[in-house]
Amino acid sequence: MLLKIGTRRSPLAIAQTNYIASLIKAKHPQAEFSLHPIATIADKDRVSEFHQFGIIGVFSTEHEEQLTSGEVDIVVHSLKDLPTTLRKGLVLAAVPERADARDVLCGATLADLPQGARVGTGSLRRRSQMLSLRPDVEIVPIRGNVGPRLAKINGDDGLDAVILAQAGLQRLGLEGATSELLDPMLFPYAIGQGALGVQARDDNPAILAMLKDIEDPKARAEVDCERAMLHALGAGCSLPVGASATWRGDRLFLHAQITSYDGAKRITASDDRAGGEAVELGLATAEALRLAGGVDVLEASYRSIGAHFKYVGA
Ligand SMILES: NCc1[nH]cc(CCC(=O)O)c1CC(=O)O
Repeated sequence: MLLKIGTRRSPLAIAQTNYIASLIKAKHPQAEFSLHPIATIADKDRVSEFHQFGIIGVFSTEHEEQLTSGEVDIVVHSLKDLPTTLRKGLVLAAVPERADARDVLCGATLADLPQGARVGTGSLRRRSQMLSLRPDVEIVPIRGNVGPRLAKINGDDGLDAVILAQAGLQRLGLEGATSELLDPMLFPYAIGQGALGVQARDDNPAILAMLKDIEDPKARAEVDCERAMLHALGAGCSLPVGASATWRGDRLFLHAQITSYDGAKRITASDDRAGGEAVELGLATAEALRLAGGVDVLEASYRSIGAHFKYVGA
């Protein structure tokens, strides 16, 4: 069978797509692949900060159109870039084994960042969480592919460090750049970070069965839990919500944090459930965050950047 795969053109996207093709090939040696690279909104506009796009799905909208029209059969996403609501007729068909989901600091460790250091990130969550740990640092907004972001350390912008995802560095063979892996209890990562997701149409049972063969049920439960929480908060990946679902024996443990724009306020919640109750755990934790004032912090955070986010219920 020939599988047409949609992908972005960045080195990370191509590495991820080739990796998924190799997983499928290992289970289905007769499978053949053709790659269909496209540019997403985020690729065409390299200037705006993510929250300025004002919409959810800057990395995924064109891919979903490719899938629906039949131009491609599957799309490989960094799961953290895939909105929690999928276009009608499309499903998250497989989540393979998750890589290291943690955020990392490159260029310096938290402890040896100088007073007033310049730290690069384009993510509202990373910005707020870094300020909550080190209120003295200056956050410098940066965007672009992983390689160019790393090159900004000690470059023209005078950055002392940048915050990135360990998974992305590993997939590019750049994990040597990591100075410190950040503890998810203090610096919870983006919903779905470190996991890949394969999206497909819901009307092709042969392809869906093939994709199920590369799923890792434990990774699937982790991301179902984190995504259920984000969905219940009505929030996208550009909001300052961090979470970490991990296994403790056969129970799933979720720790989540909403952080104010200046880092001064942190709303946290932790809970656990039996392994089969991933979605319930996510929903219960979202409710705990809401009751603790998390939604007010989210709305205030969005007002700080002049963007709009209003909680409308789950
Ligand atoms: N938003 C960009 C993005 N999307 C996925 C990854 C790599 C990490 C992953 O696969 O979760 C990155 C880079 C980064 O955040 O450092």
